[in-house]
Amino acid sequence: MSMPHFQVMKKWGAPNKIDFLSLSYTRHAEDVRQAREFLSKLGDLSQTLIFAKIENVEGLNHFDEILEEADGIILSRGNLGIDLPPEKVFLFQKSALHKCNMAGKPAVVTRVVDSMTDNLRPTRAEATDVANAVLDGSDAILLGAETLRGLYPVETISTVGRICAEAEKVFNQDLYFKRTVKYVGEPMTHLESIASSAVRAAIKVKASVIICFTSSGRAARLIAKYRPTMPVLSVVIPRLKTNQLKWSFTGAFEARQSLIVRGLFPMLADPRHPAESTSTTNESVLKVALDHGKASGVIKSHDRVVVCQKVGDSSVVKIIELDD
Ligand SMILES: Nc1ncnc2c1ncn2[C@@H]1O[C@H](COP(=O)(O)OP(=O)(O)O)[C@@H](O)[C@H]1O
Ligand SMILES: C=C(OP(=O)(O)O)C(=O)O
Repeated sequence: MSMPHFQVMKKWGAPNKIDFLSLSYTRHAEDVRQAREFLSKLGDLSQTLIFAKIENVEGLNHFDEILEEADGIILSRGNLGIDLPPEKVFLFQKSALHKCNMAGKPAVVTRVVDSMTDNLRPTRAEATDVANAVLDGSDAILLGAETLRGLYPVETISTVGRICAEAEKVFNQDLYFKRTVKYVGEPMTHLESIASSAVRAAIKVKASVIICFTSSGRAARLIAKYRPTMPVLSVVIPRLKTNQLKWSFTGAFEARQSLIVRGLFPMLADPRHPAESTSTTNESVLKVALDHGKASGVIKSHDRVVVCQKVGDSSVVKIIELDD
């Protein structure tokens, strides 16, 4: 990191509590380690997630080690397309997205509808490409020129959003779930087993939503890793923390950062609820989450809902049927 980078991050990044750092031209894992060390010196930015941008063959060659170190990956297809022969790009995308999915780390794909910079409609190839990015497992799409200087930024977002939603409807969840369970192997960690069971239960009972209690965001991310067909409401429970000078609550970073994970919809719980998972606290937080789900239209009367939470020391998955 050069001095100007450090100054910008210190002056602008730290007070703005940036959620994500996109690390351009990541070539190997050491780049990510250096960036993390740099952020750790900037107060709140120790929580900033680092997304390694893979934009050349060197980054591609070290993909596995970079993925291990980074919090997420951006597949910078425009620049990669310069370094790679065109016939190699699709396979790189499929393989990289599969690896991100199995690691449970978000993957972002760039350069999808270039032609919408000047046109109201994407080409057929672009429209198909967006759908394929979703079917290949991407978590998010990053627009560039279309929204930076394009003539139709709003239409671009809604068109890409509609294509993504259609592709999500036909995503082969069943096959994906089986592959992921097989990849994780046995014995699973308790949490992985709880997360996969919650997704399986939600599909079997045709739940409209999965509600997951979490503080760090980890439990909700693990559920999303199994790509449930219904939305996951991630209820982030704030914890009180201190740096010896002042007290503050955790949660805001964790809630915002989960927005980049496919299928996760965060909600920050009232910090006045005690962070310990007693049954009274769980009940009152659950009521707020259900009301929130109803208000946003994802939960309707008589729906089934799967809830993932800790009661005392035990993690439980419960299925509830709503009366109204
Ligand atoms: N504050 C909380 N209240 C109730 N349940 C919780 C809370 N935080 C986490 N859980 C649940 O506890 C289990 C273990 O989660 P864990 O991964 O340890 O927490 P986190 O997601 O905060 O890292 C999961 O089932 C999760 O839904
Ligand atoms: C460089 C970028 O991506 P691409 O290489 O896909 O153009 C970008 O979006 O910043």
